[in-house]
Amino acid sequence: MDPLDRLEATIRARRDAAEPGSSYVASLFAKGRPKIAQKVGEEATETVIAALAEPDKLASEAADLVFHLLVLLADAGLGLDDVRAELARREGVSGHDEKASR
Ligand SMILES: N=c1c2ncn([C@@H]3O[C@H](COP(=O)(O)OP(=O)(O)OP(=O)(O)O)[C@@H](O)[C@H]3O)c2ncn1[C@@H]1O[C@H](COP(=O)(O)O)[C@@H](O)[C@H]1O
Repeated sequence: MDPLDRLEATIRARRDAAEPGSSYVASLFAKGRPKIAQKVGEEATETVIAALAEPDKLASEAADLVFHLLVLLADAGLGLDDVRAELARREGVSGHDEKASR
């Protein structure tokens, strides 16, 4: 299994069973979607800062962002398959063409 798929499975298992005291993921779910969304925003900002000022930290910050995004998706009952389906739907459609058709 791909590491991202394994991580998603772990996140869903924590959501459905784990205790906040023993699991960071469970503690995020316990705090609720606004807190999870806030973490995604913070990690996105840290990713941007790394890209511009500390590129050696970019992969690590991007991993934090993807991890928290997976938690947010799971909280909303969504997952990587939903993102894959959306990206597949867009495949081959230029961003310029899509914007012009709006
Ligand atoms: N990939 C990750 C991962 N990436 C980052 N983090 C945690 O994300 C947190 C982010 O740190 P911050 O300082 O931004 O946040 P904070 O200060 O703790 O939180 P706030 O004060 O902002 O609320 C840290 O505690 C990191 O350890 C992660 N925690 C867990 N995972 C994966 O999730 C699995 C399940 O984790 P648990 O639920 O903790 O068992 C782990 O085995 C890992 O595979």
